[in-house]
Amino acid sequence: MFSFFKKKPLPPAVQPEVAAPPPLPEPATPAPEIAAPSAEPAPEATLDPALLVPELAPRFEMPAEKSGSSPLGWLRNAFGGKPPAEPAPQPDAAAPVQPVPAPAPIPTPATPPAAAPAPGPAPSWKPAPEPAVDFPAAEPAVAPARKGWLDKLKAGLRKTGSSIATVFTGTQIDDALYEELEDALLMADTGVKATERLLADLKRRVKEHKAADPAAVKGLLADALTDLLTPLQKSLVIGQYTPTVIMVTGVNGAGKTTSIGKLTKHLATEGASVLLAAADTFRAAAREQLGVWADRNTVEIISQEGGDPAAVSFDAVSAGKARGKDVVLVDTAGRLPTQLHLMEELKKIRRVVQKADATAPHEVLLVIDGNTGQNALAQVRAFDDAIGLTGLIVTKLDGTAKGGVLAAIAQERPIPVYFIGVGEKLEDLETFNAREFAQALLS
Ligand SMILES: Nc1nc2c(ncn2[C@@H]2O[C@H](COP(=O)(O)OP(=O)(O)OP(=O)(O)O)[C@@H](O)[C@H]2O)c(=O)[nH]1
Repeated sequence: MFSFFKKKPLPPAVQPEVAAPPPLPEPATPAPEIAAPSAEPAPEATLDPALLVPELAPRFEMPAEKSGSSPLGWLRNAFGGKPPAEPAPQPDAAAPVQPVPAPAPIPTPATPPAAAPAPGPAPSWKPAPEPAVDFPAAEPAVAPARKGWLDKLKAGLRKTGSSIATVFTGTQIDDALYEELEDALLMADTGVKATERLLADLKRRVKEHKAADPAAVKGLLADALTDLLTPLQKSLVIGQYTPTVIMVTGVNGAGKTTSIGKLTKHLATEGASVLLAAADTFRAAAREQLGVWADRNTVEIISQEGGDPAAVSFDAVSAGKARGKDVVLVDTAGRLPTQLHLMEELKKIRRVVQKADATAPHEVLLVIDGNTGQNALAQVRAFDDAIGLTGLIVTKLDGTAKGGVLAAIAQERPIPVYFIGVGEKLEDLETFNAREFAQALLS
């Protein structure tokens, strides 16, 4: 049901000279357990075209050969184009890991024809100019599933939005209105700089449009907020690398494992083969929690009791490469940015993952709890400075009065927000859209 995929055309099949990874120096730990999925393979998922909303769907880069008559055909094919009777790939003999047993037949939807990714630095969060293909316009205006999500988003943001919305219940556009609005934005944890910017932008728009009543000003605020938030709106790219290695970080309890579980489900539903790495080797409950998501989604998981999280990550990426997985999701232990030794550990995981795949990690995501407001912004800064973030997942926006923090992030550190969460259920994680968010906040 997700519409976040953004497939890049695969690079020409030029085999890059990626040297076999050198032996991993650090960990001398026992081989991680590699659990094959326990359930029967799920039938191939089909996408409901009604769930994609043209105006909200990301712009796709669509390989010409996949742009068939169905707007979704290319997406389904993207993970389904492998010859069906291909033998299970053997583990990469050159990889300096414990031999990975040949996987049991798993519901691995096929990957695109094996084209090797171009070597190079991990992509940065700064949006690269990309040729876009407009989504065909013959879709319903607002699909029911997205409508349901919008209602949920509105309900979730009510606490943040209600104090802002009450500013516009009067009849006058005067200094008192702007002062009240300033207070409301600051209370919503929008931060001083973003608040100042929004107010200046709003006053300019009011003048320009000769707005005469507060209701019109509210509409113009939604426009100003949309503009401010737009740099955060970006699609997660899956398919440019095989596997796409995604490292997930954050403070304790931010919602990392839950978000990984939801994401796994959505990826699996879209036909991507996923491998999970339980790189939180300290907390047994964290491994178990991830294991439950792996079982539920019939995907493989690599985990290890105790030992080195970097070793687990290395093994997972090596296995992901050997098995032709589409995505490897690395779940790391929660940590505070002030715990310097744990931040060093994250850097090490990153380095070691790069040894397994010179182009990885392709995404380094920070999960932040929207309830923590300005503290979330501090986390973004600290994790970005330490490990270089490429994207964010903002959870728990349901019931928070601090949803304005996204504006603060857009102002101070505009790292793409790939997903936002407004609840604990599977369907409560969705792609971020600037206009939707601004409208939900001010509805
Ligand atoms: N209300 C709400 N709860 C959420 C959301 N996302 C996650 N949670 C809940 O937050 C709690 C913590 O989630 P986890 O996924 O365990 O967090 P974590 O970051 O992996 O935690 P550690 O492994 O301890 O660092 C769980 O009870 C989740 O159900 C959300 O969007 N809204």
